[in-house]
Amino acid sequence: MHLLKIGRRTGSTKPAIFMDCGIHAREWISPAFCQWFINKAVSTYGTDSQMTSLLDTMDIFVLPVFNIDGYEHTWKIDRMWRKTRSRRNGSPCVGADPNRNFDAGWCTLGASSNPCSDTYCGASVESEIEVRNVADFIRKNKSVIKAYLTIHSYSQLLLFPYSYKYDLAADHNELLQVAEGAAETLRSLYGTRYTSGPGATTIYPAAGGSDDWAYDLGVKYSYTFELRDTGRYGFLLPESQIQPTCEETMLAVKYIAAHVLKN
Ligand SMILES: O=C(CO)C[C@@H](Cc1ccccc1)C(=O)O
Ligand SMILES: [Zn+2]
Repeated sequence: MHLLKIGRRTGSTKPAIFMDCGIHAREWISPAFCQWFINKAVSTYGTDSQMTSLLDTMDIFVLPVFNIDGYEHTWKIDRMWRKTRSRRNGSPCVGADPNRNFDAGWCTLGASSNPCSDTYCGASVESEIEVRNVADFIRKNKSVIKAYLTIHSYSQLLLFPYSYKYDLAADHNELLQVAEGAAETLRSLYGTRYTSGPGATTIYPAAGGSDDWAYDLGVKYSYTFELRDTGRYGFLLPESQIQPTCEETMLAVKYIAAHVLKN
């Protein structure tokens, strides 16, 4: 698993944030953000006071491209591919939706058991090797991982649990308050408007999502970002919007990190 840890030496017990990008292959602005984030973090450590204190007090695990095989497929074959590229003998279609393959209400609402569906939940929980590896890593490090951020596009949403059920999360009020604060600081840069809320009612009900799974594991600050835009370009966001999208999203990530550190 191509995971990068930004922060001090190995074995540190500092509180950590786990951030992944590119779980869905066609959402190209997502890996762009993670790669931009890594460069920004390592290049402004020591000069930007916020970033310096953030990295002095927390570790950040970044997985720039969760679904590598799917991402490559969108570059070479099918720009609109979403799923993994796993093959199962006997199955007529390829891949499963990694964001339906986590052990969180698996394969119930908003997921399909049809291997040819774009929301196919997979043959079993964590059947996709990419999902199994991320879940194993977070389980192994759950004592230090205080926040889980998973980056998608598009729609300009800041989602949090639950998506697999309509019940509010135990920490709903705090998660909403932090999301709204993050969205407000994001908007302060270029005026980009985000909507915050639980996945089930803010976008649609969907079981097997990574954020719900992390939350139920005990990672309290678990958020799904849906980056720009709201549909004009969709997954084909123009290159000119990569930089501003990354800059505004950084503000939201820093806001959440600061809250995590205080709590
Ligand atoms: O890909 C999406 C577009 O990025 C929306 C996400 C919405 C979602 C977010 C969290 C948990 C379950 C679903 C999805 O369908 O998996
Ligand atoms: Zn997505």
